[in-house]
Amino acid sequence: MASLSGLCSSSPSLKPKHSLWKTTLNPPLLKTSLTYRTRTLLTPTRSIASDIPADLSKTNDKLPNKPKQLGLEKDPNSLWRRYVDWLYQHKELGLYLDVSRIGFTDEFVSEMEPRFHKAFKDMEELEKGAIANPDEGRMVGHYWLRNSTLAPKSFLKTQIDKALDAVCDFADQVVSGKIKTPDGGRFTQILSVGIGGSALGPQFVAEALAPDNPPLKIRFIDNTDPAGIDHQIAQLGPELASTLVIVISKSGGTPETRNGLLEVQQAFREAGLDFAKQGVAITQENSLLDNTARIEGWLARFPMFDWVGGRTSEMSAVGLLPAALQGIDIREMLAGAALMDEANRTTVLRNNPAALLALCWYWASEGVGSKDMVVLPYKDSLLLFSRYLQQLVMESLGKEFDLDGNRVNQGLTVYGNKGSTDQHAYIQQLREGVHNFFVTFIEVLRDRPPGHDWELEPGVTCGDYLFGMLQGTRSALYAKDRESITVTVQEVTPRSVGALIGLYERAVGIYASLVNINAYHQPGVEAGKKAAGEVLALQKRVLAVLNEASCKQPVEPLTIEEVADRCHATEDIEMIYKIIAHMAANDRALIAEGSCGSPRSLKVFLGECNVDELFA
Ligand SMILES: O=P(O)(O)OC[C@H]1O[C@H](O)[C@H](O)[C@@H](O)[C@@H]1O
Repeated sequence: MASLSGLCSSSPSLKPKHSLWKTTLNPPLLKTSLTYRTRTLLTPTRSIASDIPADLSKTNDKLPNKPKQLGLEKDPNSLWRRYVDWLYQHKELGLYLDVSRIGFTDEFVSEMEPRFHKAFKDMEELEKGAIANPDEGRMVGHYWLRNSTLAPKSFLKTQIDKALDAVCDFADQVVSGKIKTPDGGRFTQILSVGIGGSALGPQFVAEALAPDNPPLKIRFIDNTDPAGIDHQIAQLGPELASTLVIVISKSGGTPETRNGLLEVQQAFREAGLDFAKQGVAITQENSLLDNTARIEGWLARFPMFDWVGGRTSEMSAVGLLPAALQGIDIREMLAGAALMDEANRTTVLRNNPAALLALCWYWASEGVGSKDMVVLPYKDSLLLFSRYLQQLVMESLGKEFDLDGNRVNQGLTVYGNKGSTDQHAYIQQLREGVHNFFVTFIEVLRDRPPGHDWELEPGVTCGDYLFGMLQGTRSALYAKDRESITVTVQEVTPRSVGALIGLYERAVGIYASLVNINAYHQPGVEAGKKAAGEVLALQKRVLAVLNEASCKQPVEPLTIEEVADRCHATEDIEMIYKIIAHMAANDRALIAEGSCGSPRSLKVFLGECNVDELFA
């Protein structure tokens, strides 16, 4: 494996290096002419009127009418022509996109042209620094991360370049041993503490690209589950002393991440370790986390920018630092994304892979999310791609209102794990059950590194089975009019992973324009955070009421009704019961009478009286 310095060579250019694949790329099967002929291969008709929820009716007239789909083209010769006509190839990346098994018609494509024209314009303005996130008054700049010359201001370019160099330099020093653990050894582990976009990208990339023996092995705390946190710390054991803890939070205030940090710091105290000497923060400048890390003198701090959303932050320090510490070539990741970005700047729909994806999504889900997107990578290392896409797609597209204030309840549901494994779980329903999905296959042509392959039986390798399962499933689904897209890469490398990330980031952005929504905010998540805060506030009141009753002589066990009454929250009685049941299950409230199964029978008190609390 190249030394890390090679991975983060100081050359600022992201100019793609000569690709080894150029000579071996394009096996005959995939060599195709790129000429397209427009002809109507299909005569499907498909009505969307019946599928659209009533409250969409007022915006319905803005959606192009799609012909009712009578059944997809099944003639092999016609299908082959469609396959060849619509096959997209990115030569440099060795990436292909097959949209032939999505039944859109030429008429539909023509009808959509004006929307795509607007979408391409929107994307051009976005990259020039427009306020593409109007609800939060922010620019949207994740594309600048892999080509800082695009940044609309020189100071932004400087910020991006400096952050990237800092990531490379720090990772180089840690991996080479120049930056040592407090006891003078090498760091061997990474414990990443973060959630949502501050975890899903790093988790996807680690699963996809981490070498078998990385310089530092990564594990994640991505939730506020105490047992899950204990498990990760227990697995570290004595290696906690050589663990770099990277705390990632753009806002710097996400409760789950803050709790993870406090729990880890407690573990460090119990182990007699100085957390600050092993702590790294990745957050916005002057956030609570940034100020904490600065004041406590943590080992390092890296910036997140307000114009990079959590779900599109993999190409920022959020994703690049963990990846570099694992020995992953982050320059190649950036190069792959940059090449894909460049390809997606064409306004010729058929030559724009992200636009082709958006076209398929719109056709398949009727522009209203009427069908789910099942993501099926036929490669173990891409297992977490669907989880990553769940946030990228659903947090971007799942919106109540469009940009004109119409209630649209938009979205596109994503699920899936990997093939062929999932064939033994739910493909039965996909083929014969409710037809509420379309599939995206992710095909990886290289089965295993050269020189490692062998035949399980004459002429057949293990990888042939995987290939056959993918193709067989695609055919079997299509035979039942189940549509699918296939994205093909040569192998799973930093460059192809970077390209996949860039492809879907752009497809989401283009699709959002097609359906006229803001893809870059997440108001719904704030509502959940607020509600969680209200539960905790109620819990504090319940504890205070129970404490007062428990400090009496004799102790006064209370019923749920009495607790609700004394909290002046009788309308929250069910939540109060749940809070008490949770406390009882954790030995923090004692049941004097009754049982949790009969809420009205319950009488509870606290095991001990906290006199200080009485007068708090
Ligand atoms: O990185 P943070 O500020 O901690 O946010 C972590 C996550 O929080 C929320 O769930 C947002 O909706 C996500 O977009 C974000 O990735």
